[in-house]
Amino acid sequence: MAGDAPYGLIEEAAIAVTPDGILWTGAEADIPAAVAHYPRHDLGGRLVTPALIDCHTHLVHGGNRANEFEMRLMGASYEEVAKAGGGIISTVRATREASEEDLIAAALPRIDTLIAEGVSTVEIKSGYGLDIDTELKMLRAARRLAALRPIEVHTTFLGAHAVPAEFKGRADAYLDEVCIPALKAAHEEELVDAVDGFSEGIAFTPAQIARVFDAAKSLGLPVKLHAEQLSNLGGAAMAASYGALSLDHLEYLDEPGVQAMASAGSVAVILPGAFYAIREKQVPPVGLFRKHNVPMAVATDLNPGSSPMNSLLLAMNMACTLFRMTPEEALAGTTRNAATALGLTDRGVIAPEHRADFAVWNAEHPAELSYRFGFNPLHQRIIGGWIDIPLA
Ligand SMILES: O=C(O)CC[C@@H]1NC(=O)NC1=O
Ligand SMILES: [Fe+3]
Repeated sequence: MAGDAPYGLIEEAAIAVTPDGILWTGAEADIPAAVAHYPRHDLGGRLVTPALIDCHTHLVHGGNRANEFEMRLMGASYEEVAKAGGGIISTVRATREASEEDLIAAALPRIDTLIAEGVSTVEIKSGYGLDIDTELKMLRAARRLAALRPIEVHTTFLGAHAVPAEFKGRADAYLDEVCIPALKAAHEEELVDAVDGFSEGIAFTPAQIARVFDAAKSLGLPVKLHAEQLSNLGGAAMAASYGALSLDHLEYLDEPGVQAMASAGSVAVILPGAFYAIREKQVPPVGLFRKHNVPMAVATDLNPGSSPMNSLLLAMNMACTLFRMTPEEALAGTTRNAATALGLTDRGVIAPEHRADFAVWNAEHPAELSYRFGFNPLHQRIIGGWIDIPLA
């Protein structure tokens, strides 16, 4: 896929790769003489796309929140769940109690599930430690996953995810005494690729997040933000003023916020799993993103509370069915736009001078990747030009 047709689809295509990446792509009939002698691997006429990229996950975490799922379905309110010690704080407790090895062991099946769907790059956030040691422990675990599996991990510091119980009512003190020092320590240990926050009434104000972003800026780190998920506090516009790589969720974003994103070149990361799981009614402004040419990415938001969803293919289907994105937009959302949301320019498209990371599908048309749900049509991944040998 790399032409001018819808999806950039090229029929009867060929891709020439070297250890440095993609050298050439086009119709097999047009293979240049310079690469005609290359050894060939016949993919049987299957559909080939860029390997998928999940640009927003919290897949490293301790414990699970199935009990809350059950409590809510037995009629408990969010407040009653929170009073019973539920919510993010419940995961914080389990994550603090888990060792780094425990976190890795619990994350491996989750990352294997993404790999099995053709994912070759995944973003993983901290944010369930909310103390310096545990935030660093989460990021170390995330980094080590890349050494244990054939996948690239991009880490995001999310210390501004929630105010921990010991700082209840003292958000600014938490930012000054824990969050910002943790960011600096994590950066010192080279554990951080980007910095995120949760701008919401139940979390931090845009002004508070801006203090974390000022620290990120002083360290030369890019930013992104969970914004306008449950209300409009102006978080997206604030983050856009920092040149945010992406703004994520965005159900309650208005047109001025979309325009601010367009001016900043920020990507809108669409997270249908959380919308579905919390039974939100307000859909993100997909029409405004189109109108103002704001690129849209699609991700799982894999987390134990608001989006315990481990399938990027299902996220693509939900983005179409729930938010009316087209299958072409959904596939761009898990390839080239997901790469842009992570600040990556070397992947996400099948084009010369890009990584030779591909997903080969038992499918005849790209729309099949969003059309089905609960079915995985992946035939194999090709990573760095090499056939990916399944681990299991
Ligand atoms: O419920 C959780 O554990 C995470 C909630 C999650 N975090 C965030 O910033 N938005 C969310 O939906
Ligand atoms: Fe999230």
